[in-house]
Amino acid sequence: MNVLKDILYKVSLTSTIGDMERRVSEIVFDSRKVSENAAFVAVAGTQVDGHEFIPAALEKGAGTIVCERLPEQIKEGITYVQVVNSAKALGVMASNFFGNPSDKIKVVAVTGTNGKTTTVTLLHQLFVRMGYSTGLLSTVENKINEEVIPATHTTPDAVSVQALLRKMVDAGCTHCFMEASSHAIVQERIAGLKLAGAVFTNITHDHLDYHGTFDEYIKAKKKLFDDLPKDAFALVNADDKRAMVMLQNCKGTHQTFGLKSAADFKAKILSNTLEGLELDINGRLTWFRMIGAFNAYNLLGVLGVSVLLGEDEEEVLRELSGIKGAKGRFDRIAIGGITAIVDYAHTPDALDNVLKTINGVRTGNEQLITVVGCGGNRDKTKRPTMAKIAVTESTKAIFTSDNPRFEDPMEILRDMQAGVGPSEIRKTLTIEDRREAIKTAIMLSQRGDIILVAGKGHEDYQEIKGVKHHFDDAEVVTELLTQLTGN
Ligand SMILES: CC(=O)N[C@H]1[C@@H](OP(=O)(O)OP(=O)(O)OC[C@H]2O[C@@H](n3ccc(=O)[nH]c3=O)[C@H](O)[C@@H]2O)O[C@H](CO)[C@@H](O)[C@@H]1O[C@H](C)C(=O)N[C@@H](C)C(=O)N[C@H](CCC(=O)O)C(=O)O
Ligand SMILES: Nc1ncnc2c1ncn2[C@@H]1O[C@H](COP(=O)(O)OP(=O)(O)OP(=O)(O)O)[C@@H](O)[C@H]1O
Ligand SMILES: N[C@H](CCC[C@H](N)C(=O)O)C(=O)O
Ligand SMILES: [Mg+2]
Repeated sequence: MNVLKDILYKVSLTSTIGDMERRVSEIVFDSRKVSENAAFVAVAGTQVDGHEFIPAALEKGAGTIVCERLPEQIKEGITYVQVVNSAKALGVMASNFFGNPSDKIKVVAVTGTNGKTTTVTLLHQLFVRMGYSTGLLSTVENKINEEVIPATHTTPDAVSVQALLRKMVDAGCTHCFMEASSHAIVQERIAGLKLAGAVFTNITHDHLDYHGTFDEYIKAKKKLFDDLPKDAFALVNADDKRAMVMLQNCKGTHQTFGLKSAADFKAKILSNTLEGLELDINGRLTWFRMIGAFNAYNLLGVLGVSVLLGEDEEEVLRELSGIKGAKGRFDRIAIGGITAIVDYAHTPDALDNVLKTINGVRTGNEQLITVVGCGGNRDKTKRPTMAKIAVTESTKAIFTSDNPRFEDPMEILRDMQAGVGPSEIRKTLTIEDRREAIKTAIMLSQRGDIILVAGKGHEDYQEIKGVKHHFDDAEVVTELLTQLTGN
């Protein structure tokens, strides 16, 4: 669909100037990427206001300008469309432009502080195994069946979301499982998307740098459920304090999962070891390769979504029991008698869960050494909390760098150290260089010990001052363990 008036279907307009029948080559929100006859949508951002770049977009050949405030100078031959909310208009326009792909594929969005990637990855693997052509939009990667399309964000921008869904529909996909980050919800990256269902995993401390307060962060997640249509399902984790808040104004079908509270999808943990989980689900005892109680929640979420999409519970459990999960989530590397675990835990709750899971399966006096850092230019308030958790739950904690971005790495490390009391500081080491930190953890270990390398999971870079340097925890751990243990 590329006639402007069709692209504007269902967009809340304030006024228009110029030819509404004109053809639009593409929809762009970055003036630097404008091509001839593009429609440039001016969006106010966190750094700059896209309205400032209207002249630059015209210079590059934009034929249509979509904005919340019309510029003082109106140029002859250009169509101006004034809208109530540009970010929202961008999503709706992109959906129209790509032929409303979400009308033709069942899209399920997963939100929550932790567990989004794990949940959507399990769903994608499960539905592929069950014979469906399936799409995935996640932090680690985007996928159309087994074809990988690299991901730059947890949730892509509004135009990319629709373009990717179009590709999925063209490839015959019937389902798409996607993460909806709180940034994406607030920034309307999923506006215009018709969802078959939405899932809430949990909400704990993160991203206060962006949302300001925890209440605002809750509101961001809640918006996903407030905007759901009547025919969609809303599946929430009943054991999370905020589950009912999510459902409060939700028109969709309310569904719950949980281990403790009464829930539509409920399970009991029978055993939880480093080999996997055994769950009792409605009397069906099922073994899974996922580790930790938190993964019991993720598995229940996956089961709930599948059943709500019409799948047979027994078949789902059978297939799900053979699936491993997402890259960088509790990846175990055992070499020379030492077990290292690479995990993406980068929030206090995730770190606490992973460490408690490891402590729950520790058998004797083996040491647990945790290597952890906190991201630069991200929520500073989680730094002391994460450090405190690492020290409390481990034999020794080594604080190191994790994407310092534009901050001084030593400043970040000082913020972490501030969370550790004088009596515990002797249990810590601070080694800025991540490779050296991992090396030290290995040198301090003996046979039987466990090392947790937290925070980066699947990431294969260390981001310093705008440059991504190759760094892969699993790679470094494997190399150093092999070298230092002589295996
Ligand atoms: C803080 C944040 O979320 N920023 C996102 C936001 O950019 P922004 O609001 O800062 O944009 P801006 O630089 O102020 O520019 C405003 C507008 O002017 C336009 N512009 C700008 C310059 C110019 O020359 N011409 C021009 O037209 C820009 O294209 C933009 O439309 O919109 C951009 C387009 O969608 C995103 O790429 C960008 O993600 C940045 C890179 C980012 O790091 N985001 C992270 C925090 C993020 O989104 N994370 C979540 C996951 C969080 C989680 O794990 O839970 C994610 O979904 O990935
Ligand atoms: N349901 C859960 N509850 C709490 N912690 C979890 C849960 N699932 C996973 N985790 C922990 O959180 C980490 C991140 O998990 P995952 O990547 O699935 O979350 P995410 O919500 O996609 O995170 P992000 O917002 O950064 O993309 C995991 O490595 C694990 O440590
Ligand atoms: N999606 C999260 C990822 C954090 C991962 C961690 N390695 C870091 O860089 O802080 C964010 O952008 O805040
Ligand atoms: Mg994710």
